[in-house]
Amino acid sequence: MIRLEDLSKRYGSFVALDGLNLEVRPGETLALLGPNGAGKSTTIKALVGLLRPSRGRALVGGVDVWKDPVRAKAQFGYVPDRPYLYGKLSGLELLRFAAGIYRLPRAQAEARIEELLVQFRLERFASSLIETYSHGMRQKLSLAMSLLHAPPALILDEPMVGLDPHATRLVKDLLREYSKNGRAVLYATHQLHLAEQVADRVALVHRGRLLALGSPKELLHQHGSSDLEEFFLRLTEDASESASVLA
Ligand SMILES: Nc1ncnc2c1ncn2[C@@H]1O[C@H](COP(=O)(O)OP(=O)(O)OP(=O)(O)O)[C@@H](O)[C@H]1O
Repeated sequence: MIRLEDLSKRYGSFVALDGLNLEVRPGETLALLGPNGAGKSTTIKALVGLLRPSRGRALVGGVDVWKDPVRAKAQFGYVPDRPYLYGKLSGLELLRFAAGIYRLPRAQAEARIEELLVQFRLERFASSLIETYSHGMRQKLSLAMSLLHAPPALILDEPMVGLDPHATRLVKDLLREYSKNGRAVLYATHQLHLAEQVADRVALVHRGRLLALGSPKELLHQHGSSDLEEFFLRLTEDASESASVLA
C-alpha cells in the first residue's frame, strides 16, 4: 500500500536519507522509530510530496507521489507533527474547505464532517475559530481533516505529542483500527510504548538508513532485548556517543 524504493535525500553534501526501502502492507500499521535526526521526518515529507527526494520513489496505492501527485494524494491522509491550521476559520469551515479540495459531494461531505466531529469530540467547538483551539484540539482537527476522504493509507508524524489521556486513547484506537479492512498506517514516533502497543511492525532508522525491521516480538527475540527501549538504545548507541562528544 505504501512503498519506498531507494528513497534518498541529500542536503548539500549531507546525506539525510540513504536508499531507504520500506513497504507498509495492506492491513498493517507500521511505526517508524529512530533517534533525533535519524531521518524520520525527511522520510515522511518525501513520502507525502513535501520534500523532493534526491533519488528513489515513493508510492501510495501504486501511485508515484512525485509523478502523479494529485492522484497519489487521494490515496492518503497526512497529519504533520506541527499542523498549520488557518486560525481565522472555524473547525467546521476548515473541514468544509478540505472536503471541497477532495471534491466530496456536498451531502456526503456534511455527513462525514458530522461523523468526524463526533468521533473526535469536537462538535461543541465546531463553530469556534481555530485560533481559540488548544494544541490537542488542533491535533484532533488535523486528524479529522486527514480522514475526510476515507483514504486507503494514513501517514502521521508524531501523532501523540501533547495529547491528554482521553485524546491519546482515541488516537491509539484509531491507529489500531484504521489498518483493518486492508488499509495501511505509517507513523513516526519517539514513544516506544506506542510502537509496542500499536504497531504490527517497527522500522528503526538511524543516520538515514534502515537498521531493523520486524514485529516488536521478532525484533526483541532477534536482538535478545527485553523491551523496545533496550533494543532501541542498544542498536542506536553510537548516536548517543556522538551526541555526548558534541555536548
Ligand atoms: N533543511 C535542512 N537542511 C539541512 N539539513 C537538514 C534539513 N532538514 C533536516 N536536515 C537534517 O537531516 C537529518 C534528518 O532530519 P529529520 O528531521 O528527518 O530527522 P528526524 O528523525 O525526524 O528527527 P527528530 O526525531 O529530531 O524529529 C538531520 O541531521 C537534520 O539536521
